Order: sequence, then C-alpha cells, then structure tokens
Amino acid sequence: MTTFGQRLRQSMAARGPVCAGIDPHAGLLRQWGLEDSAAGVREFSLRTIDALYDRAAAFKPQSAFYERHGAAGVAALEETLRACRDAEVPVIADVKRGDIGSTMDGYADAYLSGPLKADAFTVSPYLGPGSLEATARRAADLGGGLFVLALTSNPEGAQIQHAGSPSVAGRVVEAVAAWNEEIAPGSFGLVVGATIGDGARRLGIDLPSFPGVFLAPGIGAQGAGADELRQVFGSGIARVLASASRSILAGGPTAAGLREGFARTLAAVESALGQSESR
Ligand SMILES: O=C(O)c1cc(=O)[nH]c(=O)n1[C@@H]1O[C@H](COP(=O)(O)O)[C@@H](O)[C@H]1O
Repeated sequence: MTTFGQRLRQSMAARGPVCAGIDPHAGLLRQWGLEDSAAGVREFSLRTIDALYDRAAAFKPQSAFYERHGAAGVAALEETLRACRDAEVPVIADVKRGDIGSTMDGYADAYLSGPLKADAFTVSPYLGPGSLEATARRAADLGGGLFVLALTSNPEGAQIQHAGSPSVAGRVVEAVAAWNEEIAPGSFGLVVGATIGDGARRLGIDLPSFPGVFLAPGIGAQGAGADELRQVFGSGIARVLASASRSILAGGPTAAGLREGFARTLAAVESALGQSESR
C-alpha cells in the first residue's frame, strides 16, 4: 500500500504544485447557469474534475457547499470524491474536523474509508494536537493523511494561533512534524495561508525545516500571489501545494475557461518557485 505522502509527492512531481479547490458557492452555480441544488453542485463538481484532472496535483472539495443541500448534497460529495479517486488524483476532503480522540476515530473512518473516502482530510487542532495523534495513526493504517490547521489564511486566525510563547501555531507545527518522523513520512501536512506575510518568522517558526507538505490557500480570491508565497515559505516553497478555488472556478463553466483560470494560478506559483531557487 502506498502512503498518502508518496501519492501526493508523485502527483505534485507529475502535475505541478496546484490543488484545485472545488467550492460550489451559490454565486458560482448561478454564474455557471446551474441550479442552486444538489444536482447543480454535482454537475459543477464533475465538470471541474473533467476539466482539470490532468493538471491539478490534488482536488479539495469544500464540504460546506455540499452539506447546505442536506442528504442529497452529501450524496453529491460522495460522487465527487469517487470521481476524483477514479481519475486517480489525490483528493483532500475539506471538512475541518476536530474532537476528542474517540470521536476522531469516527471521522477517520468516515473520510479515509467507506463511501466518503478521500486521500486526506483537514483537521482543526483546537482540542490540542495530541487529540489528533491517534487519528494520524489511524490515517497511516488506512494509507491516508491529514492537513492540520496551523497558520490559517483569514485575518482572525492570528488571535489564537499567535498566542503564547512558544506560540499555539508553533506547538501545532512541532506535533505534526513529529508525526511525519514517527508515523508516516510526508503524510501529515500543515495548512499555512499564503496571506500570512512574515507571521511564521515573527513567531520563530522555521517553516522550511518542517518535514511535510504545506497546503497553502489564499492565492487568488484572498489576494496572495507569487510574492506572498515567497515571503511566507522562503526556501520551503518546494513543498507548497498552493490551493485556489474561486479564482479558478470563476473561469467556468467551460473546460477551456477553467483551464485558463488554473493556468494563471499555476504560473503564479511556478514563478514563485523559480525565483526562490536562488535563495
Ligand atoms: O483548509 C483550507 O483549505 C483553508 C484554510 C485556510 O486557512 N483558509 C482557507 O481559505 N481554506 C479553504 O480554502 C478555500 C479558499 O477558497 P478561495 O478563497 O476561493 O480560493 C476555502 O474552501 C476555504 O475554506
């Protein structure tokens, strides 16, 4: 069985450093001429996968936009995850779960096996990173991975994540680094927003030494580009999986438009990568 870390690395090497977020916002459905319904969400997702499966390093469906349509929406998420698996593109279920260990076992089963199986899912460490350690072990047993919120892209994140000395974020980074060393190398990533500027450095967090992948939202619609990526990650940029949703999806509904939106994001990330090599 390959590990999630191996599959993700292979996919990034073959397709490049961009994850396509699948966020079927009501406004985007309207813009695409689709109904704001589970059927519309399903169609939106499958078209996105069809257009981008040969160039996205990963897909990241945002569960909120499926859940708002109830059981039929969750069925659309199930189909979306299956389509990503069929296309053999790693898929990250963006569900941002976090709970006591025994409950987390349920989430690991839900998102790494069974009908809603993804390759990895996003988790929140607010109950303490230790509450997620058994989930990391369970994920490794299932060949899956986790992305743990560390320094998020929204401006409010700093209120909690920057608190303390060492900071809350620093403790999260330390715990997730240890899982990569002790449980499954490369299968546990950090979510670090491309919008955080010099936040990590100011907290004394040495991102380049983290032994895993950074899932970096914030490109495009939230304002970050190549300069911001370079500033945040420095020489760690080679392990960035940049994630964009609206800035790619706004190119739809045609496959050509989606690919154009994707190409713009890829060009920005690759220019950051190219220019960081001299650092
Ligand atoms: O975990 C995430 O993906 C995430 C973390 C974070 O810090 N900020 C963030 O925007 N996200 C998600 O990334 C996506 C960003 O979408 P766009 O702003 O449209 O590119 C949304 O689905 C967010 O929920």
